[in-house]
Amino acid sequence: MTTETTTKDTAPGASVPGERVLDARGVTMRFGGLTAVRGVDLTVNSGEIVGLIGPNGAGKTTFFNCLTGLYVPTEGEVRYKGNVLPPKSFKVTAAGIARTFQNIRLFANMTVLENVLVGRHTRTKEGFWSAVLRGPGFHRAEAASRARAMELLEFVGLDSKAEHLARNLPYGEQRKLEIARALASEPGLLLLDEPTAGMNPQETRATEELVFAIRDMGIAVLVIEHDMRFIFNLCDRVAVLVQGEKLIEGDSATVQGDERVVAAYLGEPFEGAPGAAEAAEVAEAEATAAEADATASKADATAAGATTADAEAATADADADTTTDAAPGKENDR
Ligand SMILES: Nc1ncnc2c1ncn2[C@@H]1O[C@H](COP(=O)(O)OP(=O)(O)OP(=O)(O)O)[C@@H](O)[C@H]1O
Repeated sequence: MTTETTTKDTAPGASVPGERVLDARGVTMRFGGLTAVRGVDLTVNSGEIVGLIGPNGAGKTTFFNCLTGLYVPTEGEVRYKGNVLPPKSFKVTAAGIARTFQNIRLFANMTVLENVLVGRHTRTKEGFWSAVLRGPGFHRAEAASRARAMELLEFVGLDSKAEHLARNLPYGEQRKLEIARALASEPGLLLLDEPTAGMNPQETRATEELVFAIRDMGIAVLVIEHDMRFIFNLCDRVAVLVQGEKLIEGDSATVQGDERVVAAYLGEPFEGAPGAAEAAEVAEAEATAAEADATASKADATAAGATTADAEAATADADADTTTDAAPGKENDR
């Protein structure tokens, strides 16, 4: 295991200020006929907190999965600190990208401390025999690792619960533990997938402070979140995904003030919206079909009208005939 110790001021994975940490270009992910992410470019620099927002199903988590090696993008390239990322999640973690998940993924029956120690395995340098023989090197490394894990638990405010089982933590603390575990891999970039989901306003506010503190340690952050207040308070830049495409990217004020973003969230069509060309084609085809239907119905109605008129004329003729025929009868009656 690594024996490096750190202060809480600078994380071991910290990057040079302003360094381009993440560079995703033209990332496309298709599932059969469905294009979940289409040609997305996104960069994150050291010292930045970048937000990724978009309506449900916009492709945000799929994009995260492409960044972390869970999915191999159908097209495009993802670089971390200039190097193309290997398409395996443990290698991506080892390279320096850590993440949390939308649905909490902790080891429920392990203690809080053990969960963080698991997060340190990518930084473990001790081999199999060292672990089996448990020599002095192993014990030193293990002690250093536990010390670092406790430091991270203190950082997120869970040090007093180190020996609790993860499953006994309240929901908000489980989310914090996930963050501590992600930090245990000493990342340079942390990806947070809906870190405040299910939290009350106080917990959300505390998470905001925590993310600022992580950024201040030199770790860049990319965060997906539906809580707009959280995002716009927190982020230096925000990118908006709509139907798998990046609609706009900018600072909070720019994104908040863009009426296309509001329209996308409300599900209203707007000019140039991702998928709008296809939607317009469908609408046009539907309109043409509806028009053709209407014309056909009119023709039917006209034909039906003619038939009725014919029938009426025939009835009138028949009546006339009956009258004519009856006349003799009347005569006969007389
Ligand atoms: N493994 C998969 N196989 C097939 N389709 C998928 C898969 N993963 C995601 N999708 C589809 O891709 C689209 C984008 O989904 P994704 O979960 O990335 O959206 P999201 O923006 O994260 O949504 P939410 O905000 O609801 O979490 C959706 O239509 C989804 O059904």
